[in-house]
Amino acid sequence: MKTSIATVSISGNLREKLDAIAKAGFDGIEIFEQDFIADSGTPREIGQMIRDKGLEITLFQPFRDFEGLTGRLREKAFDRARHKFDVMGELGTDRILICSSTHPEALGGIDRAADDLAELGEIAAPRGIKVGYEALAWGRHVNDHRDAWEIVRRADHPNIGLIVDSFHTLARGIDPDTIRRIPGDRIFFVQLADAPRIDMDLLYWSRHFRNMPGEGDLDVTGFMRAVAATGYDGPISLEIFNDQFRGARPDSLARDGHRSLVALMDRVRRDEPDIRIDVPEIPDRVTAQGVEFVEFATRGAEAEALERLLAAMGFTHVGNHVSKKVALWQQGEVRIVLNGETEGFAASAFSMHGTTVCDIGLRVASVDETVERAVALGATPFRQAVGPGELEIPAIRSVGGSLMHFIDDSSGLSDVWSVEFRKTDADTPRDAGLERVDHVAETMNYDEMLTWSLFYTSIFDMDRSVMVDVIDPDGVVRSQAIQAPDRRLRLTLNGAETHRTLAGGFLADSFGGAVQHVAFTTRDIFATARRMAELGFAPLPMTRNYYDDLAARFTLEPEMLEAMKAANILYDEDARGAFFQFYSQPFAGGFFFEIVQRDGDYDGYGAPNAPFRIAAQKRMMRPKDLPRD
Ligand SMILES: O=C(O)c1ccc(O)c(O)c1
Ligand SMILES: [Mg+2]
Repeated sequence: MKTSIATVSISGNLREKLDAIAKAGFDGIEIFEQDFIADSGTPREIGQMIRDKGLEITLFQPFRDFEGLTGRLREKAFDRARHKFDVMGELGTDRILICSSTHPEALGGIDRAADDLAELGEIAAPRGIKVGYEALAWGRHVNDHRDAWEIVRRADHPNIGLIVDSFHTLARGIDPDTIRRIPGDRIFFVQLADAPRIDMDLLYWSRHFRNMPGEGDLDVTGFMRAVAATGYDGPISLEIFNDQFRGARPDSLARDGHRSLVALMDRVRRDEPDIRIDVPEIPDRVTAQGVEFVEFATRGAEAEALERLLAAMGFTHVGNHVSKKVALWQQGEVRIVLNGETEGFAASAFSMHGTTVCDIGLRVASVDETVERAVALGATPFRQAVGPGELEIPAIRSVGGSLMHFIDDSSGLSDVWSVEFRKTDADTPRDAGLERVDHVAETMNYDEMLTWSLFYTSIFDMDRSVMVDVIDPDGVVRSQAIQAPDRRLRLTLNGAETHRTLAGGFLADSFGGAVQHVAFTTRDIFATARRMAELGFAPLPMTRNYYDDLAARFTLEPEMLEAMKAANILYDEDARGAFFQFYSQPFAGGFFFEIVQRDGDYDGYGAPNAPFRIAAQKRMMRPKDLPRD
């Protein structure tokens, strides 16, 4: 399979776009006319520059308002086409896209359009040019790939074919399986784009909100399965118009694009086992079995504060690393690693961010397959010299630059705790009933949320929930939960748009995306809160108004409400179950812990409580911790 991407999908000038596209591993580009016109090179020089970067020009586009015209307008349209064909010859590409006309004077008529295209085919043929016709979802007369196909069929010319674009088909709700009836050799090009489901004018939606396959809500996989069934074997190309992307970093966009295509084609190959699809075999999406450890880079006074907090939460300092300044704290299945090394990865994370989660360990079935899939999807493997007696635990870099280690039972890696750590006997065991990590919450710039969620959902078997808006007194934070089907791994991604929000302030202080809180589960949140109070834990205080409102919103036993109020426990419920949560006070620039109890099948994160939690945290944070204007 040849991968391609339209230059319109990437930010920057043409040269920056090409560098990013080539580096991400694409085979070719659709050159957008605007990008070509804006460049100072001649068509011949631009074509050469593209080839010098190892890229092929898979398509020249768009050519607009061609079919259905009469008289002078029709002659002019043919003149324009001849001019474009000349430019294509110079650039060195043989394929052009004509999108269905939106011209106010286009007459319509399937045969009229077919005749126009057949005549153009005669001009294209001697030049070796293939013309693909695409139905824009808002085309004046043609806005459905089935009509575009009928026009191409009636044009009956070897140089005239069809172009299908997942956005136009899926946005109109057209069944993509109708593509299965089109012969693959009559499809000249395939464009892919996803988009979030928004009820909006089609043109506006398409020009501003498209995103990479897997980032939106359209059934791009179903579309591509249908295309594969036709036998089409030409380039698969991304064509993404997106306002946010226009201001993003070209490298990161191109990497996301390539990752989305590899993940999509892998899905299609698995879903259509009887169709020959020319893509490399890679391991399937990884089943994450839970969080094995959370590692903090921390030193000095901050390390001592974190140790006191962990002790007050019922964690026990159970082990020390055989050769490094690394301590293991444990409770239930939760392992917290405190890394105070002055060299290596944790040390650089600490100098950049201060106390921060620098590494997350995930339990998986097979470490080798996990790393193989992640690397095939463009993730960077991480290695650091291992000391004597240490295991080499495979890791990759996560989007924000932190590490993600993988541990499985089959390769002996899960023995790391007994192999690399010596038991301490100084610390007395404590226990407050914390069992597992419920979720890990990462904070990032809003503009990077899609990159993070694509990273996780393409490597792991995880799905996105609907995005929710969290109201901070100083702005909105968007929160996107992604979770494994059995919920053994849950992540929440919080996208901040301004540094004045709690999340945004944390982001500004930590220089890039990072874990802002970790939540642990308990089966009895009241007992846990009691035990933690005995151990000296100070919860985040909630207001009396909050509990008065809870009493009005839900039917709660007065004693339970009193108990929640006394322990600063927040509450939510939905048709599936109930949710209890309380928080630590923020420390180290805004990091905090959360304790949760899920009853029944409650599957959320207490989003209705978030504004009150944030307001309380902001009240707690000393002025020096508050984000500066
Ligand atoms: O928005 C447009 O005009 C436009 C142009 C060319 C395309 O291939 C397309 O899908 C949309
Ligand atoms: Mg298109």
